Amino acid sequence: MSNLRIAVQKSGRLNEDSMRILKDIGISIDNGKDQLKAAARDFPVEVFYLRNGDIPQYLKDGVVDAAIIGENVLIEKGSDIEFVERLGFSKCKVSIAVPKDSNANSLKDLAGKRIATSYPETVKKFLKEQNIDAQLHQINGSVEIAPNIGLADGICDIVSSGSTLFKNGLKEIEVLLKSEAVLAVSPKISEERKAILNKIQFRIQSVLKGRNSKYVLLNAPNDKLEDILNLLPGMRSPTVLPLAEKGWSSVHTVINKNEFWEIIDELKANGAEGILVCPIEKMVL
Ligand SMILES: Nc1ncnc2c1ncn2[C@@H]1O[C@H](COP(=O)(O)OP(=O)(O)OP(=O)(O)O)[C@@H](O)[C@H]1O
Ligand SMILES: O=P(O)(O)OC[C@H]1O[C@H](OP(=O)(O)OP(=O)(O)O)[C@H](O)[C@@H]1O
Ligand SMILES: [Mg+2]
Repeated sequence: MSNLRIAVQKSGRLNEDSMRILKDIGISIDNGKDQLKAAARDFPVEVFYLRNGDIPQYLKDGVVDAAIIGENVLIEKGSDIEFVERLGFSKCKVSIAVPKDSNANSLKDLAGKRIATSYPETVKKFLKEQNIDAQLHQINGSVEIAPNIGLADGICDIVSSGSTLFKNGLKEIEVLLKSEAVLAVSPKISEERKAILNKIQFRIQSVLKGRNSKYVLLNAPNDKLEDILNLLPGMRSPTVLPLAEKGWSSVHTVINKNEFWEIIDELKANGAEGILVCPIEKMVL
């Protein structure tokens, strides 16, 4: 049986979370970082450590079958490459920014002006869509400095917290796209390897659902049980078990991790006690 060849970023912002998700789905790799590729111990997978920016070409050529990559890089260099799963990390925007005191308020206002970027194809696509003519300067890093050294009137780059823009005296005027890490697939993947990828995708989905959920246990007085159950959305419906102490029940359920803080006060106000919130490793629905 052949191995699925999956690319991850060798070093950089995606590396750690990519390796963690592989580990969480049971794919452990020995001694990864110093090697260009490494076979997994317990699954028919080989991991290739590559530059994020080089991965779209490897996918196109079928040198790797799948990859964990920033969606923004696929849009820039591999618009024909599909992805099968959003992975929930490395969330960022690709935005247009200009000096704080500039009058420009949108990409349109940069017509006839100079834009510095590491994402020329992305900017070209948006310029074309909006029928704008502007001059592009491709630079590979420290894009935010370009307006300050007189190289450009505006930039297009990745924005996350916005602190790099702030430090360089720039303001965001238009968000071109939002991005996160995705599981991308080579158009040349074989049927046999696609079957391995499907298994990986299923495992990833179980891990991501688990990450987004919490297991909640609490004690409820029986006379308030109905009100408490109404506050709890469950996978199917909450489990209710009698406690040794008469008149009390133990309630178990799974809720979205963001929902918990919204209902905690109401749970307490309705008499819930001994509330435990536990992480879920994997969740299969
Ligand atoms: N500040 C950020 N916050 C969140 N995600 C980001 C941020 N900067 C970049 N990313 C995401 O992480 C990806 C990798 O970024 P990183 O800076 O590590 O690599 P790179 O220099 O673009 O790529 P390469 O591996 O080719 O050197 C980006 O393509 C983007 O999807
Ligand atoms: O909005 P922020 O939270 O400040 O993040 C945005 C910055 O992060 C990325 O750079 P990175 O730190 O990866 O450095 P690099 O340019 O060397 O890749 C990106 O290129 C921006 O410069
Ligand atoms: Mg970077």
